[in-house]
Amino acid sequence: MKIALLGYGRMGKEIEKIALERGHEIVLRKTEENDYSGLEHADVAIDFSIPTAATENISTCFNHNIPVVSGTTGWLEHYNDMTALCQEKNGAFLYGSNFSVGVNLFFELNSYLAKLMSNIKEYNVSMEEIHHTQKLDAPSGTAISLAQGIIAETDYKQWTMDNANDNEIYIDAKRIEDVPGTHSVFYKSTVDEIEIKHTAFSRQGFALGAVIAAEWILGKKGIFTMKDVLNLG
Ligand SMILES: NC(=O)C1=CN([C@@H]2O[C@H](COP(=O)(O)OP(=O)(O)OC[C@H]3O[C@@H](n4cnc5c(N)ncnc54)[C@H](OP(=O)(O)O)[C@@H]3O)[C@@H](O)[C@H]2O)C=CC1
Ligand SMILES: O=C(O)C1=N[C@H](C(=O)O)C[C@H](O)C1
Repeated sequence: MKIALLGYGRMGKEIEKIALERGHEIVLRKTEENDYSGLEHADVAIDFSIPTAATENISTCFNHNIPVVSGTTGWLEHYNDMTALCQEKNGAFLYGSNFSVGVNLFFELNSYLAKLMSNIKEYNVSMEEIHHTQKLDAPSGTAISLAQGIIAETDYKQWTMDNANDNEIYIDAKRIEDVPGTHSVFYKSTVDEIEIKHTAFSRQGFALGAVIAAEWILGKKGIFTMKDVLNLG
């Protein structure tokens, strides 16, 4: 498979390593410095760039009829525009706030726990995410997905990074040198606390998941998530 890497930073380089090991070829390494030359040879594009570049990268792929897997976070206010364009162009698109298998299982666990908690009013939910200091967005895309999972199952209406009122989920975003990504969800009552936590040890799991998603999307049309790739129902 010929892959265009849209973004060639920490994640782009990790994805390249795994893609080459799995017998794929890289036909474009897009950064801020170069153009899209090479994209025309790609079977699939993998976008791990920056929040302000994601929509241009994704729409350029749709306009070239190339399926795109995007892991860039911090651009979700344009998600509906991108899915509309994908449909208009009869393209293929998969966005994932987190491509690791472990976090996608954690998403399921989070939804299940939220459902259990939905009628038990003694507990107050909050979240913590910790990432390296180079991260541009806060809260993390994964934290937003976790909050959305809780909102779907409970009376909580939105998330906030400020003081939370009764229908808001507080997210504490911490930045600590070299942390690849740690997410915790807390349910606290006056007598106890339940905590679920996922800790990434490196970027390897994110990168492998992205390459697997790119292999999976080849030949498909439509809008997908990692739930489809991993058959999580
Ligand atoms: N979904 C997931 O599983 C994961 C998502 N992420 C997300 O992926 C994104 C990338 O993370 P990371 O690799 O750590 O970030 P880096 O800062 O290391 O890399 C970003 C890359 O994007 C490039 N870039 C800048 N402008 C453009 C442009 N116009 N077109 C294409 N590329 C451009 C940068 O180029 P230059 O070097 O020239 O500046 C750089 O190569 C982030 O949004 C992060 O949150 C990260 C890990 C996992
Ligand atoms: O920027 C990162 O590094 C990460 N970003 C993603 C996010 O915003 O959730 C996924 C992972 O936690 C690493």
